[in-house]
Amino acid sequence: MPKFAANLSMMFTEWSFLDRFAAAADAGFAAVEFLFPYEYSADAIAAQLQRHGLTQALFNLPPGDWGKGERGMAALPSRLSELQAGVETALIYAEATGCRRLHLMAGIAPADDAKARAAYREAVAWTAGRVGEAGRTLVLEPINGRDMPGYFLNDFAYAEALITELALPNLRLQFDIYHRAIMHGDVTMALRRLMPMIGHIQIASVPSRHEPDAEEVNYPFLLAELDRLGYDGFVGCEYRPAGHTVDGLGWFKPHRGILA
Ligand SMILES: O=C(O)[C@@H](O)C(=O)CO
Ligand SMILES: [Mg+2]
Repeated sequence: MPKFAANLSMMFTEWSFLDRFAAAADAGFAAVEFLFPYEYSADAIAAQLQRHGLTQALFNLPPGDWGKGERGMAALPSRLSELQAGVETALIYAEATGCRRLHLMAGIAPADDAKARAAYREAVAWTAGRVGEAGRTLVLEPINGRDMPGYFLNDFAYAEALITELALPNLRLQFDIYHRAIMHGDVTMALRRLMPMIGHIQIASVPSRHEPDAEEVNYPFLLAELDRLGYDGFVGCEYRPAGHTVDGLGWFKPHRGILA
């Protein structure tokens, strides 16, 4: 049975951010993830995790100015020192929350630009090294260009090639099934082949990014496939509920209370 993490950036948004931890725990989740913790103190987040017995599965490194449309800095040649400072900030949060996985966003840059590719390679290698010193895993997530136009890491094959080439012990793939299905399809075969490099998985319906019990992807089959493949990491529920979050949790009932 997969270990599910409620994504608090998308789920339980009926509550204020710090109250979403209690709501997720009440709904039976043992783990959570979210995009960014940085508007809140590390101690405030750690306290919510502790109070509600939750494991922090994942969060993202600082992405630059999100409000101005930035989506990471790794492929932006002039932003390495800002990225490096952000990694130090993120590690403070990782330490406080006990989070083992950090996602490095690539940024908006042409995927075929040689300078962007060189910058990305350097930033990934540096960040994996620094995060590794702190005992953490770095994950890279290909994201589809309909949701995030112009995003640099828009291809699973490119992520796979880079992770293989760098061969760093703590560098892994964040396999978001929603993005994979939109970008390339062939989800099951990709999971089978890439499983040794997968560090985190996320789910949502395709194409609406709602609860994983409708539309085009057969999640009962895929979740069973994760068990068959021996996946023991987290499955992040990174979907926007179609209505009230709690009303849409019928799909989750058989999985309630699986310990993280
Ligand atoms: O899939 C996504 O959008 C997220 O996992 C993310 O980290 C960036 O938005
Ligand atoms: Mg995702």
